[in-house]
Amino acid sequence: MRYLTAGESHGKQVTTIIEGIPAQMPLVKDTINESLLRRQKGHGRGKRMQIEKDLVEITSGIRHGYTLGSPISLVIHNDDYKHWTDIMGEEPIKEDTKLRRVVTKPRPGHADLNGALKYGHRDMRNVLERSSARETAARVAAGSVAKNMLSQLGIDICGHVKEIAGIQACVTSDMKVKSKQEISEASPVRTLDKKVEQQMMDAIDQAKKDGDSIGGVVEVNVEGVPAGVGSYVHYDRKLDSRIAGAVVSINAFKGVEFGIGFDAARKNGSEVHDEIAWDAQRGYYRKTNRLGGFEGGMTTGMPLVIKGVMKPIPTLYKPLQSVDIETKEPFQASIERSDSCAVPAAAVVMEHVVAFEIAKAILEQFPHDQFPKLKQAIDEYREELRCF
Ligand SMILES: Cc1cc2nc3c(=O)[nH]c(=O)nc-3n(C[C@H](O)[C@H](O)[C@H](O)COP(=O)(O)O)c2cc1C
Ligand SMILES: C=C(O[C@@H]1CC(C(=O)O)=C[C@@H](OP(=O)(O)O)[C@H]1O)C(=O)O
Repeated sequence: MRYLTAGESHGKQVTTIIEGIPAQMPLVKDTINESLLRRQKGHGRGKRMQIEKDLVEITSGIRHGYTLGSPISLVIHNDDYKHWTDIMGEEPIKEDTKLRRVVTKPRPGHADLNGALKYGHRDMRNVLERSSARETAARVAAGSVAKNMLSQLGIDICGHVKEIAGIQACVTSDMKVKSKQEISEASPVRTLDKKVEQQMMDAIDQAKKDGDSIGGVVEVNVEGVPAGVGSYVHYDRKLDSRIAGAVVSINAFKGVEFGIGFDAARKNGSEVHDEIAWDAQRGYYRKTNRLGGFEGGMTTGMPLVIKGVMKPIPTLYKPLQSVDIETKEPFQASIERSDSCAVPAAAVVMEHVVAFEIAKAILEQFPHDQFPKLKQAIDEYREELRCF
């Protein structure tokens, strides 16, 4: 199972093609749209999210609400494209337009300068269009298909905000409560304490007022993955390492932790490792879950607890100093628009990229072309584990 994405931020659309999803799996468009709309929410987003209403168009691989086993292609149209047709069109553009809109001022923290140096682009729009996190809409669409598969296999996954600008979330995990506030709306399954949520929103507003940006920490929890998914036998089959790669591949993510994560460095082994227990109902289980559900590159059967850290958004209204690649002069340009904080949206993105990695590992372990057979194989495996 794999996927690719294509598309520029202000181009016509972003697209994803997913290959390897078994046939006969129920899948409806609304499931994907729900994921896409969640990704658009959250306090701190800029004007672009008011322009876009991300809805998926399924262009292959699904018929009458079921997967066909053929590649699934999903398209999300960029509503903003209508404002960029002269700049983003495939036809050569008039010289005067070109001169007016060429981007020569790289932003520290974004891909602009390194991308220009690597690909030889003197117009850094050719870099920023693809390096933009607009691409995460396509990744969420792909992840939503994976999430849909996992949910039908009894595996639930949910991302939520842990921390914004140093303010820690106290998360209540009442599955029924749905907050009306703007950060937890992106993570409806886990609800933030209202007071803390307000503090986070105030911090975002303050950063915006100061022309600055802020980052944070998000967490993804996965429940229902049986023990032994992934493998210890080769570096590239270790599930925790694959998840780490996928998380850090999200725009602006700089680190990942499993369970207590970096705190493990400051504790004794007896305070870190999870003791093994057994009962007839559950089979083997752990009394604690400090390692976040992974040992030896494999799942332990405990909930997976994965954190990702997002740096502050690099495009600043109060910009940092940089150098114009044409004049070589230093500049401090003002910008047109940007998010000041995208941590809530990033929690949704992380949830979906993690879902894809887990679904992929499950399909490698239980390779079935027909979804009902996959479901049966997982049920049998769970029973095997219980009786082990
Ligand atoms: C959901 C989301 C929204 C983002 N919005 C912006 C934005 O409005 N402006 C910006 O400069 N960067 C934004 N970023 C971050 C940049 O895309 C990212 O910093 C850039 O691609 C450079 O990659 P790196 O930070 O991973 O090195 C966003 C990231 C995410 C996940
Ligand atoms: C478009 C999305 O995020 C964009 C990610 C982004 C960046 O530089 O990463 C810059 C902004 O785009 P624009 O320059 O058009 O305002 C964000 O809005 C999205 O999340 O769908």
